[in-house]
Amino acid sequence: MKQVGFVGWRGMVGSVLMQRMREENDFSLIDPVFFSTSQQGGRGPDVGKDVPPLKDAYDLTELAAMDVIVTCQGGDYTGKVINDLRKSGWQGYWIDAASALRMNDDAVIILDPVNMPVIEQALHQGVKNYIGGNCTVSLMLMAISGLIEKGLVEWVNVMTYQAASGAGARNMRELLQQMGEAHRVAKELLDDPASSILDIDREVAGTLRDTNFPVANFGVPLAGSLIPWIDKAVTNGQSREEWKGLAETNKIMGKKDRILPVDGTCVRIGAMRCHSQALTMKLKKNIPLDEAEDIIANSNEWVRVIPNEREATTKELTPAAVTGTLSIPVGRIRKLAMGDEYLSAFTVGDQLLWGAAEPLRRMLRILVQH
Ligand SMILES: NC(=O)C1=CN([C@@H]2O[C@H](COP(=O)(O)OP(=O)(O)OC[C@H]3O[C@@H](n4cnc5c(N)ncnc54)[C@H](OP(=O)(O)O)[C@@H]3O)[C@@H](O)[C@H]2O)C=CC1
Ligand SMILES: N[C@@H](CC(=O)OP(=O)(O)O)C(=O)O
Repeated sequence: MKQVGFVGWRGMVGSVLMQRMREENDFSLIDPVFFSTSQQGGRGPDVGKDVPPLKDAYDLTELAAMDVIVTCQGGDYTGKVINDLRKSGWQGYWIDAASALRMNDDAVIILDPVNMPVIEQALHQGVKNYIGGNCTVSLMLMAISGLIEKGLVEWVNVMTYQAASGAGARNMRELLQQMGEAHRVAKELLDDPASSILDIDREVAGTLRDTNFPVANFGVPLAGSLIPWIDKAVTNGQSREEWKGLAETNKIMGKKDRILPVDGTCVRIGAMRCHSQALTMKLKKNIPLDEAEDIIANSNEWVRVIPNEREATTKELTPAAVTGTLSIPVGRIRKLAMGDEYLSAFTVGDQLLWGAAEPLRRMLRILVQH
């Protein structure tokens, strides 16, 4: 059995990975060894079999004993160990949730329901670094890669509605604190059916702008508001999250010559862990709507086309409906007023599952069965 080292397993992404691996009985296929940057000697997670005490995640000798290392610890950790580990002669497989190595030539971005041929070719060529994609990009491709693969898409404009979880566990907590605070200041008025809604609104707006409102992580209110900027600025007015749309999509799809333009505006909203995206696709030719729906529906086994009707859309195409599941609903599919070649769609996906942990889990399976 392959010795598999896990780093970052007790963080938010890592915990989702552990949960999914237990559900799929993956631990029965490997010899797991758990590492920590802070709790060496402590107990590892319950995975249904005995595991050694936690090892030091910075101990290169211990790391080098692994056939595969799976890390959800973050890019800083990757940066600190990967070069020295490789320099020491370690030839094992590195599976990583962080973005640090994603665009390197010696790394593949993994999303096997979409790019299994790219992964297979990389394995054949001896590539050792397999990196999970940006959550927004992975979720978009789970939804519409069928249309891209068939060469039908000229460009994609994507407007995102990204959950607090993408910013980390502390941000999820802060969102709830903000919601609680907004409710607290309005509670007395809310409890009085005769109170004026404008008075309620004034109280809420007042607390959102109050210097004591809890914004230590987001920097500004998210509850009752939104934040139309995610991550650092890059050149030409894009945020880094927006830049990843084109860069990672094309790398995942293995497109080297004819680049598919993907661009839009990434926005943080007050959802917990599901990212939603409104997509405008310029098609290369006018295909009937039902043909587009069929292609989307047949892209992979997790996609579900939601009829473009109010009842189905409001029940099934929301973060509340999708959270904690692997389902990728795609709905609001219709031609836009700009012309028959302009296709619109809306999709929702759990950014901790398909957006983070699940591609890693499946890559480990691929390696174990390789
Ligand atoms: N959040 C997201 O949506 C996504 C994140 N990623 C990547 O994954 C990385 C990790 O993200 P995320 O899981 O959100 O990070 P977390 O902050 O939840 O966990 C990271 C590490 O913090 C340490 N830690 C310290 N205190 C605690 C605690 N109380 N509970 C749990 N862990 C604790 C753990 O390391 P130790 O045991 O060594 O102390 C843990 O592995 C990111 O940096 C990013 O690169 C990728 C895709 C999406
Ligand atoms: N940036 C994403 C989350 C994330 O971790 O992305 P990446 O894996 O590309 O760093 C978000 O905020 O929703």
